[in-house]
Amino acid sequence: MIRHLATVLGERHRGALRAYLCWLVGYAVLEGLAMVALVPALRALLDGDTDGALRWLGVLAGAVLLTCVARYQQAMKGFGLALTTLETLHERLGDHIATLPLGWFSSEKVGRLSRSATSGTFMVTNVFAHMLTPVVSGIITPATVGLAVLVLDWRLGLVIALSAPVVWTIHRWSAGAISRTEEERDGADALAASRVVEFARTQKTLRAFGRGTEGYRPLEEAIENRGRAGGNMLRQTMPKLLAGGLAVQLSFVLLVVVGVVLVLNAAIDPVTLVVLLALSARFVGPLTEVAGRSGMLRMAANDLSRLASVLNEPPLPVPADPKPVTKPGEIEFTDVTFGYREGTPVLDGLSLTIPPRTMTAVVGASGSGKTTLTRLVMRFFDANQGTVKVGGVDVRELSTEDLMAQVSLVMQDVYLFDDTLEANIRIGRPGATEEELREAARIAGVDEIVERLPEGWATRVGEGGASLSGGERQRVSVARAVLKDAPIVLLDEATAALDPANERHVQNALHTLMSRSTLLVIAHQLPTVVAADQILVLDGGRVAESGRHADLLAAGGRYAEFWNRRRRGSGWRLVAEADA
Ligand SMILES: Nc1ncnc2c1ncn2[C@@H]1O[C@H](COP(=O)(O)OP(=O)(O)OP(=O)(O)O)[C@@H](O)[C@H]1O
Repeated sequence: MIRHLATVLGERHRGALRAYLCWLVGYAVLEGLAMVALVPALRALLDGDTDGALRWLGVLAGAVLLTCVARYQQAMKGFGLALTTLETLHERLGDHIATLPLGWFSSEKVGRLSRSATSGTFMVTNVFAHMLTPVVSGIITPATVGLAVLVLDWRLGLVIALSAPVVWTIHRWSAGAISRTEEERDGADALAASRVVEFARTQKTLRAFGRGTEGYRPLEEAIENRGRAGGNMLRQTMPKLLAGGLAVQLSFVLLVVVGVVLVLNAAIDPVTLVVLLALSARFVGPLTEVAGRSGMLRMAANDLSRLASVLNEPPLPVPADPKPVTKPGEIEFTDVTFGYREGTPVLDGLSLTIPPRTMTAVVGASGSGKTTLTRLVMRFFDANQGTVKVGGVDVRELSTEDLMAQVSLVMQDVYLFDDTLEANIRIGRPGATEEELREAARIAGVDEIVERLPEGWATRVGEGGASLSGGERQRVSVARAVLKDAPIVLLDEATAALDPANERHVQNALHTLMSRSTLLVIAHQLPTVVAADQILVLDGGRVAESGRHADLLAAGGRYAEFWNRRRRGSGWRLVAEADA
């Protein structure tokens, strides 16, 4: 747990964590010693030795004073670390997540991450502010007292020494059960949360298929499962927690019994027994509290381990000595093999070259790897084998800034931020002038949208751009790319036929982009394919054919076959044999 606390706090705050832990342990030991100082003080008092009693009371007062100082220090340092967690953890998580390969972001991981970032952060602050102190002092203080009893009377000390492993084993047993069942409950919680979001997001589909008013089975199952996991957690952990408390109480009873037997056998005087029992009674309370609090601490430890596992996730490697771009606008794949899962390659020994300032149309059956190709150019993933070069340099040797400066991306499922239209376009190049922004908007046809909106440029587009149509969102995305003016533009054309206005704007923007950038288009529209300098037909993870439209038609291969099929049918989109 301490290792995870160190990970979550980060390198900069390791010293503060060490200082906090030292004060915490110091406080617990001092508290134990202050209790031990009671023994000679009480004995002197009961023996009528006033001088001795006063001397020991002085020692006791000094120990109590030091305990107070240590308690204050550890509490303040604990609050300090809680504040540091609140102030820095989200930032550290955000910075780290931005370096992770996109393959990490499965919906399950994202669901867990959002829970960790909210309730997990809260738990970690609680560990420092409230949880750790009673648990650490509840173990170390009784241990100090136990050692003192062992020194003062080995027989009673032996009872404590023999009880300790039993109490500890029961404690570990209950902690293990809590940890296991809490993991199970957390998984059920995460699934239920993602099902609720899915239920809300799929309302349109559910209603369109008449399922709006019926229950949504996956959500119901997830909620039932969550209830079961919660009940299981209670059933499994409560008896063990109670057993922990009982074991502590039984140890004390055993101590009393052994003490009484020793007095009856005149092996120990009654005054010593009373004093030692008074001392031993002091550790029953803290130990019982440890048993009670260990459940919460275990849950916090699980939260901590989840946060630490995100922060320990290795980032996409960045080059120690990045190389500068040598051929701006060029893309080259050499023998590239890549798959999302081991053993199922999507690209299999693929090679291609896209010269600067040319337009390349990628076509291929659904699932043939067109989008994957663009993801490797952006280095969302690294190839398993072979090299991907952008601007003449292996993407693994380019700095992230240089790579991002080379490439713009216009996707179909464009996400707009819940901000103004202007802010959404400005993301393309935050430092652009007002004129450049307006010009990019004009080329992409966004100015027409602005005229229709109630607050013009200042209109907010809603979460994900919900208040705009699909075509309008794509125009905003094109405007971003025009404004960014990167040497390479990756564009995923709309699958569905665009309405004439949108088609005109997108073609218009393509012409502008073509004159100054390399265009790699996942092409679904006929005019784009015909106008391309190079058409790449993807099949079986490779480039099956490449060339211009007329040449490929004349070659009479796969492209020509698709073309002819298209002329007979209504859609251009290439389809796999099985679908045809
Ligand atoms: N993040 C992912 N995790 C696992 N598999 C994926 C992922 N993204 C894509 N795939 C799989 O990789 C294969 C290629 O997908 P890709 O999206 O590149 O194809 P595509 O040619 O762009 O298809 P489409 O024309 O339908 O968009 C498909 O089988 C797809 O299911």
